[in-house]
Amino acid sequence: MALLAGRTVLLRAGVRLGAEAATRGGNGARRFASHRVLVEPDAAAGIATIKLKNPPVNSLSLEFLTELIICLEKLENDKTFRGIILTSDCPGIFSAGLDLREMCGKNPAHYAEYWRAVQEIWLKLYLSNMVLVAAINGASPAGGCLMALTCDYRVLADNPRYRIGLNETLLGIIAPFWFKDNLVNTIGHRAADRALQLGLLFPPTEALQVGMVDQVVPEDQIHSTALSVMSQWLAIPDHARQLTKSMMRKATADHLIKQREADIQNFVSFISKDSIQKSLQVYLEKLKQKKH
Ligand SMILES: CCCCC/C=C\C/C=C\CCC/C=C/C(=O)SCCNC(=O)CCNC(=O)[C@H](O)C(C)(C)COP(=O)(O)OP(=O)(O)OC[C@H]1O[C@@H](n2cnc3c(N)ncnc32)[C@H](O)[C@@H]1OP(=O)(O)O
Repeated sequence: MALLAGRTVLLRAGVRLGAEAATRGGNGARRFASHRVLVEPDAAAGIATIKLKNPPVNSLSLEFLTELIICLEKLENDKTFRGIILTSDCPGIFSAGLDLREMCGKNPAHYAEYWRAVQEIWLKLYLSNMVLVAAINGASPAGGCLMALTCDYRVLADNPRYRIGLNETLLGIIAPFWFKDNLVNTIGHRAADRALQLGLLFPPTEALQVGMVDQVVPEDQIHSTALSVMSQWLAIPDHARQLTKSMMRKATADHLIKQREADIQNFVSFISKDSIQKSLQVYLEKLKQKKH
């Protein structure tokens, strides 16, 4: 059933899918992988585990986003799968969020193309018909947090270094309205107001308290917990769960869908400002110097 899916992917022509491969796994399910997105299917259970693999920090570059979008489309259209576990293959990092290099020193056409891909991944994840469980096994700032927020359930590994939140203001930038909407829907208006203004990154105990995640478990139990949560969600008849999900999320998604082009223009003019470029460059430089 495709109640929510079926929108067109608008992406740059000619983006390579790298070494994409489709083979049959031991249980007969198709196993497909690209350079940076590993998919481990369990056809019998109807679950695919997506492992993000864009080292060192799973930053969401245009190519990585494109591979992820294509992968999600394939899974959405494959009736074998009813649920996705979203996790990382990079030790200690779920995702560092949007790739700062895509937003620095490029031209307006590039910024527009990049932002369209960011919108698309959010819409694909947020409106998926499948059950999405995030198994957050690492740090998850900004765009990394946003991906987790699109999921139906979030399990975070219990490690104080694995902080999660929308920290955009710390970079001198602003979380767009649809990031904000997704956060408000998750933790409520007051907590989101404070978290967004201060750019808070919550360690696990606080993330659980504020409702940013649903469960915190020891790191070695993250996958088994995600599987057990998934089986609970998959016990609900698909049509009832999907219609309910649509009812809960449609207005938030429509808010962006209705003004997608204007949102792209806003992003391009905001990110092109000299002062914003300067802030991002300083932030990137600080990240690089941290090691030395
Ligand atoms: C009213 C008008 C409104 C208009 C509004 C319109 C639009 C809104 C405008 C903009 C919205 C933009 C929304 C942005 C969302 C984002 O996601 S921005 C990205 C935010 N991410 C971060 O702040 C995370 C930064 N990274 C870290 O904190 C750490 O790297 C870490 C993830 C905790 C991992 O730490 P560690 O393991 O120690 O690794 P390193 O720090 O050493 O990093 C390794 C290398 O990776 C590079 N890197 C890290 N993060 C990024 C990134 N996000 N993008 C690109 N590259 C990244 C880092 O520089 C290191 O590189 P080198 O090895 O030194 O080359």
